[in-house]
Parts: sequence; structure tokens; C-alpha cells
Amino acid sequence: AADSAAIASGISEMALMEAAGSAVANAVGARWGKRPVLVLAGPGNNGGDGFVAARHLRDAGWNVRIALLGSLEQLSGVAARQAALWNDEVLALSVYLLDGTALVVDALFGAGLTRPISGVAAQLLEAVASRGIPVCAIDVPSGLDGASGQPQGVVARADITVTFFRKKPGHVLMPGRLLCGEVILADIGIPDRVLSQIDPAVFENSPVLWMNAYPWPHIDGHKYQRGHVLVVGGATMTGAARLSALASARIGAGLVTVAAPDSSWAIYAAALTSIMVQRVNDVSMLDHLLSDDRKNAVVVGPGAGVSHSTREYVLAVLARKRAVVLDADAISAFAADPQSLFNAIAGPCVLTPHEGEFGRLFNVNGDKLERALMAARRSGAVLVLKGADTIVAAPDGRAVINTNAPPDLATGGTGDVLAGFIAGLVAQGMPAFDAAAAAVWLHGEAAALFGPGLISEDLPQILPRVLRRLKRATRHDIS
Ligand SMILES: NC(=O)C1=CN([C@@H]2O[C@H](COP(=O)(O)OP(=O)(O)OC[C@H]3O[C@@H](n4cnc5c(N)ncnc54)[C@H](O)[C@@H]3O)[C@@H](O)[C@H]2O)[C@H](O)CC1
Ligand SMILES: [K+]
Repeated sequence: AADSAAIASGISEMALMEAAGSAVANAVGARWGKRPVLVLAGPGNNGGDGFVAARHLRDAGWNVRIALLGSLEQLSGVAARQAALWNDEVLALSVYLLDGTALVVDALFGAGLTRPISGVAAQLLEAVASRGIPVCAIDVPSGLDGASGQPQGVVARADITVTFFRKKPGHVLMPGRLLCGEVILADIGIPDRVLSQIDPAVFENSPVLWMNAYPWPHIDGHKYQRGHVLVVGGATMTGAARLSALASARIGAGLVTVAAPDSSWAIYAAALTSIMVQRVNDVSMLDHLLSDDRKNAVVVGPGAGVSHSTREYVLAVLARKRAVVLDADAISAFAADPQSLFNAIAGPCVLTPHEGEFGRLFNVNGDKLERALMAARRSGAVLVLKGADTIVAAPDGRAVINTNAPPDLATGGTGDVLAGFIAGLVAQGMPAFDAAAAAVWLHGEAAALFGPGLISEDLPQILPRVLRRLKRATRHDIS
């Protein structure tokens, strides 16, 4: 879409392809020493980029061969014109060409892939992978769907992928992210104003998206301006709610209270210091607590139990129009009747399911991005669909894909911490979508900073260091 908008605004297609192919040659030269290169060119503009890259590498003194899927006569438009500039032998695709090849430039298919790759092209990609030949992919590794990050049949994993103007969802969604290797974004002269014409709604998560809404404390502020998070604590799995509460406090909520039943009140009270504990044995006691409207954000779910009372608590909080983060058991508790939950959602609400919990509430098909967006629209909530490529989706169609989460996060309790981070930001006045995106990013940064050996308690513990860096980087304040 960006290239057609740029072309419509007067930039020549020939110039875009020239810049694209030259960026590929530069990336190859920066990564590898001179060696025999085989460029695999496809029948469309991705192949055209390959002809340009081949010419630039040849001009730089590389030993380059190019093999084309189909015939030169079948090329059209700018790809045909660029192929003509190659002015040298064009080979037919064959697995034998890999003998003596020490680097493959994969220019078979890019954004125009419509079906799984078959025939000799598929055999070649399989052979490239099995021989472990290094690969530079143009735009996307051929066979990967740039919109979804899903392979359509065979894909040769690339060491680097050179793409243009902006990343595509497939570069950041799993498993695409792994198949792309290092993604190099090249400027090919598409002006930024083109972005406002195509008005994208999906972004890779980054502080630039939400920094302006980040609720740094004000010099003249007091604790009541920093919100009050209420975490509904369970009777037996008390660690979960404590993790959420600690996370809300660390991310800056002015006050945090855990609502606990008599049976576990003493456990919560003994374990928590700056965090308050109040008795709640049933929904009317919870409702009474919520009559204090300074308690402006609520977490339900961590350690709550999949039960009738969890459902009642959720509905009571939603009826009070409080901002709410629903995690874990608060999601699963509505498996039998998801619509009763969706009907009750009227204000800011964030659902934080992993795939299993997601499947209990939503019966939607499609790739991960599509499913998260559909679920957000259907429920009216901001959806945080967790995983290595967590997606935050809003009912209005915006989405961010998070890419900074290390595998160390796959350990018990990290989801409880995330729910607490989100509620803590919402309590301080951040809009739910921004709060969810910021919390997911901070959660990933904290885990990456801590590194191996991470347990969930470490996340709130190390968060202040992440916040300090973020604040310094954005020079929001003197400190
Ligand atoms: N985005 C930009 O700014 C620029 C991108 N460029 C490059 O152009 C490609 C997209 O080119 P396009 O011609 O639309 O598509 P492809 O080259 O990916 O392939 C289309 C071609 O292939 C046929 N086809 C599709 N799937 C298969 C299959 N499985 N088997 C056989 N044939 C298939 C289809 O019918 C078409 O004929 C983009 O990725 C960039 O690399 C430009 O350089 C300009 C700037
Ligand atoms: K490609």
C-alpha cells in the first residue's frame, strides 16, 4: 500500500525499485565478505529488486549469478526494465546452482505471495535450508505471509531480511520474527507523509507510541492524584494477588489495596507493608469498598478461582464503571457465557488472556492479529493476547505487536505482574490502550534487563531501573 501511495504521489516506481535493490546490496556488503552469490528471482517486483541487487553487487566486484523462476518474457513493468539492465546471463532455477554458492539472495516472492511455493522453487528453498547456506531475504523470506507472520508452506529461514519503509506485521509476529533473522529497514525514498494517507492502525510496540500519555508524577502532586488500585485477592492462591498489588505500586499507583476474605486476611496483612488489606467476604462487601470512588482501577482474576463469586465480583466492578483489568480466572469464569461479560463492559476494561484463556471466551478464526482485533471489537475491551508476540488490540481497530519480551518471562506469576502494571497505569489516568501497551513493553524490558534466572517477583523489583532509563531517554523531566 505504501509503494502505490508513494507512486501516486509522484515518486517513480523505477526509482523505488532501484533504491530497494541497492539497499539490499549494501546490507549484504555490510554483513558478509565477498563470496559467490546466487540471487533467486521471482516473477514479480520482488524479483525485480533481486535484479537490482545483483547488478549492484556485481558492480561492487562480487561474483553474482541470477536464476529466474519463469522466463524473462513473462516479466512485466519495472521488473522487466530492471531485468534488462542486468545485461548478463539469466539462469533457470535449479537445485544444482547451489553447488559453489556461499550466499543466497532470496528475491522469489515478497508482498505478492498468494499461495504456497511449489515445484522447483520449493525444492530450492528446502535445499538452501538443509545445506545451511546463509540467506538475505528481500522484503520477507519467500513463503512467509507478510501480513500474518505465518509460513505458507516452505520458507527458507533468512539471516537478514531487508525490508522497505516500514516493517510488516509478519516481521514481528511469530513465527515470522524467527524466520526473518535480523530485520533491516531501508529508506527507499517513500516520504513519511505517505503514512498519513495509508493511516496504518498496527504498530510495533515502542515508547514513541505512548510516551506522551505516560503518567510521570507531577512535582505538586499527591498520592490521591496517582490513583488507587484495588486488587481482589483470592482465598488460597494468595501470591498472585500480592504480585499484582506490588506491581501496581511499583509502577506508580498512589495507593494499593488488596481485598481479602477473612480466611486469608492474616496472610495478606503479614506479607504486605505499603499495600493495604481490607476484608471482603462477599460481593456486597466488595461493592461497599467500591463506593469510595477514589478506588479507580481494579484487578480481578489472579488467584481468584474459577467460580460463581469471581463472576459476581467482576460484574459488580463493571457495574460500578471502574477501570478494570480482568486476568486469568476472571476470564475463565465466563467461559460458559462470554456474552454476559461483554454486555457488562461499558467503561475502560482490559482483558489479558493467554491463548488458552482466549479460546474459552472467543470463537474467532484468523491469524493472531486478526483474532485479537476481532475479540476487542466483540467484547468492547482492550485485548492483551499474550505470548512471545503479545498483541494489544483496541475495539476501534488499533493494535500494537510487542517484540521485546525474552523467553525468561515464561514462568509462573509474570501474568499477575502484568495485570498489576496495567492497572497501576490506568489508575494514574493513562487511557486503557496506552496503559496496556506501555505495561507490556515495560514488562518485557524489565525481564530483558534481569535476564536468566528471572522469577516473577524480580519484575516489580527491577522496574524502577527500567523507568529511570525510560525517563532519561525521553528527557521528560530534570532528575
Ligand atoms: N513496498 C515497497 O515500497 C516496494 C516494494 N517493492 C517490492 O515489490 C514486492 C512486491 O511485488 P509484487 O510484484 O506485488 O509481488 P511479488 O514479487 O511478491 O510476487 C508476485 C508474483 O508472483 C506470483 N505468485 C505469488 N505467489 C506465488 C506462488 N506461490 N507460486 C508462484 N507464483 C506466485 C504472482 O501471481 C505474481 O506474478 C515487494 O515485496 C518488494 O520486494 C518494489 O521494489 C517497490 C518498493
Ligand atoms: K523474498
